[in-house]
Amino acid sequence: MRRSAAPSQVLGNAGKRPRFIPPGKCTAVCLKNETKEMDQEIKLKEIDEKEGGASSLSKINIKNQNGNCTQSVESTGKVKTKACFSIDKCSKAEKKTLNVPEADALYLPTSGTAKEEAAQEAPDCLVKYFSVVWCKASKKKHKKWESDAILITKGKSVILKDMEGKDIGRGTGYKAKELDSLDEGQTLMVGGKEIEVMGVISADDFSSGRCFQAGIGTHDTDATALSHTSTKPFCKPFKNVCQPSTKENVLRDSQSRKPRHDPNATNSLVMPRPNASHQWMFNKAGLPVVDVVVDPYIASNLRPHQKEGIIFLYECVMGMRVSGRSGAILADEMGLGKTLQCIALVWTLLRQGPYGCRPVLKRALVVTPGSLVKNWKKEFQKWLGSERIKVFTVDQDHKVEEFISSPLYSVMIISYEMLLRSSDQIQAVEFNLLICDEGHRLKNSTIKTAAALTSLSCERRIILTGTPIQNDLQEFYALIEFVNPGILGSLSTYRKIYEEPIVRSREPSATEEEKELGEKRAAELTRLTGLFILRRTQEVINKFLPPKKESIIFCRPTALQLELYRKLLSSRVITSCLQGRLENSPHLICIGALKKLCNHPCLLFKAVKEKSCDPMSEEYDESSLYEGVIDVFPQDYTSDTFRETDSGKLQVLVKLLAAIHELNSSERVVLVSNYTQTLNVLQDVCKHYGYSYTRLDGHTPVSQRQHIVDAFNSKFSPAFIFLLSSKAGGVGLNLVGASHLILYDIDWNPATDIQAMARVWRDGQKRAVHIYRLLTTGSIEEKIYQRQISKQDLSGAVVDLSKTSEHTHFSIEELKNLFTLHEDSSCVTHDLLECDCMGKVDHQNTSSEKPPVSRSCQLEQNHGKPNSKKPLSMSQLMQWKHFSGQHQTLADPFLERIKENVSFIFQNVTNSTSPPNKT
Ligand SMILES: Nc1ncnc2c1ncn2[C@@H]1O[C@H](COP(=O)(O)OP(=O)(O)OP(=O)(O)O)[C@@H](O)[C@H]1O
Ligand SMILES: [Mg+2]
Repeated sequence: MRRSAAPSQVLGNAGKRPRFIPPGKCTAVCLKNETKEMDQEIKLKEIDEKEGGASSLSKINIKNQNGNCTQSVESTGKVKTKACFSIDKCSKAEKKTLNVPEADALYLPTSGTAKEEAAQEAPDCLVKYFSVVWCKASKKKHKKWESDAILITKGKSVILKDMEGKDIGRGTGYKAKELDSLDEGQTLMVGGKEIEVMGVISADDFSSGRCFQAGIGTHDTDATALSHTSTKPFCKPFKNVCQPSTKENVLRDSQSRKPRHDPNATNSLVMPRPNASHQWMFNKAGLPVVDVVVDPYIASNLRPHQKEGIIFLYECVMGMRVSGRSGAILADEMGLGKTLQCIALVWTLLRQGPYGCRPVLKRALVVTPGSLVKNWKKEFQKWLGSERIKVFTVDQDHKVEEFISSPLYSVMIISYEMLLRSSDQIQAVEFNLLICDEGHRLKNSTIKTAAALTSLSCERRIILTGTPIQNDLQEFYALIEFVNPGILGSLSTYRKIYEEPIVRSREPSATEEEKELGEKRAAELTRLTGLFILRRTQEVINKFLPPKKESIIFCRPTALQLELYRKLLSSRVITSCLQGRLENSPHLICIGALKKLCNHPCLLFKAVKEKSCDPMSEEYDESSLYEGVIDVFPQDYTSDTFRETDSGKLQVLVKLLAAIHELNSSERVVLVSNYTQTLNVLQDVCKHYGYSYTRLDGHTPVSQRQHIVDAFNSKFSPAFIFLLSSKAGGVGLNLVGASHLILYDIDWNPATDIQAMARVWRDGQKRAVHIYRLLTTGSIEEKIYQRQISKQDLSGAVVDLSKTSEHTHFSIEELKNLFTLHEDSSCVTHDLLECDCMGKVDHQNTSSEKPPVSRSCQLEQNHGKPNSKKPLSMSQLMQWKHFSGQHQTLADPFLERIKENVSFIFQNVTNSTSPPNKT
């Protein structure tokens, strides 16, 4: 039989790929011997044609290695009654005959895809797994195996799954004993398919899904071992971009035996040498292996985690971590210097390589959000100086053609938007490395940008993202697929093997078996992708940063706000929402109105006016929500001449700004909102009080953004306040010129808020940082905050399944909670913690920077160091210092000035010991 067509056979040495070797069985030879011995023991049995029944049923033959038929039975699904009968018999028989130690037995889980399988057999039948190859049954002498598959045997039944996890055949009525002794080399008929067993798969390999992975990571756990085991058909072998043909190159060749920089110098950063298999594959010319040493000019500035990151990126793009794959995801938390790590990598590979020191790259492409194009250029200059490298940024006046025609540039930086527009020209350039900054935007593989990038022939791909890869296993797949195409198999394979069991296992109704399977699959997915994903948390850099004091400030709503709030809650729309009438999502309009009201009643007033001025409006829900609302406003109310005393949060803000301005006039403030209209109000406040300000929102032309940021960060900047729209400017911006940041409103997605907060507490910050989050006490804002923090911790996991950004679907219970105003509480969030301190305990006597020690509410003392970039959990929040606004004295001079309008405060200090000026 020809074996060449099944992928497992393609590499030659049929059936001896490592993934088919069961644990404990050392080599293919020993497998064969064992099989032979077993063959002699197998008692051949003739088919009982009559008992088997009808000729219309497909036969299932178990043959030994020589092709002798050992058994023949019917395939399932065709005669159901027969199948059921067999199952009954089997379960009884197996109970009697199988005496398997508990630890070795794995039962088919009832979860997701495997549900039906389990239903077919009694639960205590032993399950075994085999890797097989199959082809359609035929009498031809020279058959060709069509594909690999996985065979699952249980009692007297078998299931055949393709490598995507789909069922492609089933059979029942086999002799349990013979299925039990099934081993390599034996053939079997399953539903019209002939299969040959290639090896036994461990229960663990099946439940983790590892056995479905073609080519990688099935038995080896370390990256180096992986690089020996597999090849990737679609990946071209690496080639050095500079060939030594010219005289100049010959001269260079004589020098090429030496590393470019001294690997033995103190603090030198030397890349790992390629192993033998890498050399065999990529050093066909037999050039000397030379140490690749990062230019000391840049290396001297690197933090320890950045050095590790550069080695990681180097190994990934050089195909040293996963053989034949050259993609990586650097998912370090915000502000850890992903840009610098990439710059160091690019600069190293543009000048060096492990074989004869020949450069690995000729051209690199950086794709980034428009607002960061100039920042990238600046960072290149910052770390390499302008004489070492010339980088080209594409904009209206500098087209891709210029880059192509100029020999000066080796790095091109382009925005995602511009990339789409210049897609054709870019296709024509050969880039050897592609870096996608803020690459989580590629999670939707159907968007044009992703398609344009995927179509680039460049195989070395790096995604940078500071936002955890969120929520969705499919989005995760898209990112993985982008950097290392095909590594997780097809989308349908991935869904069957990973997504479905993992998602199922997290549903409340999941059985223990489903949970176990889901956990194993998730662990395997993390293991596989962990080879080329690196995520470090803020902790690694904390020690280099100044202290950060974070305060959550609960601001009492004003009388006008309360009255309007009650009015909205009593509207017909909200009542009908609470009765479950949610067609056209009226609840979202209600939520929007309440959020506006929390920011300032004038924003609600504006919305009401606009609706009533528009008689053509068909938005029935919105108009009816506003019915009678206008009567609550004072008669002379206008939205243009708003008063700060109408909004609890605005009152607090105004006092806070005054305190900062007065107490430390050299300090500056970033003031963040999610809404342009709110920013307008805040801007008016700045004007009113004569505070100089600058502003960046969605309307700011991309070309001006970096300039605005630079001007603000400059120590000569006159601006006191930076008004920032978190949606527009959240990602990537460095606003270290400010040391205070105020989040005026809250977003459903904690990542948006975290992004915004990370703008000031990052490398380069010299002063102690103060972060203030303003929430209206008892209102929907508190509910949103609670939702943020009660969601599963994003942890270090690659994928966060907590669906934190999901805020369009609510249960009636959730809506009831959202649409409740708690007028009597000074902090509903604190009430929920069931802490008995009543906010009365005065913490001012305890060390001002440490959580108090002997509090009845300190459930998990000393666990209260939340990772700064992750949403807090409720229990972590308990560890924060918390007190009501009624305290006689607050240790914080800024908070002291605002306490009049504040009902409660949570406060936490990170890095309290680091001196502010430490960098
Ligand atoms: N080793 C270092 N020493 C001093 N400053 C550094 C160092 N590394 C990075 N920085 C500075 O820290 C700031 C943040 O770096 P960068 O913008 O690369 O972070 P990031 O990881 O890309 O974060 P984000 O996810 O927010 O984009 C930059 O101003 C950068 O110049
Ligand atoms: Mg960045």
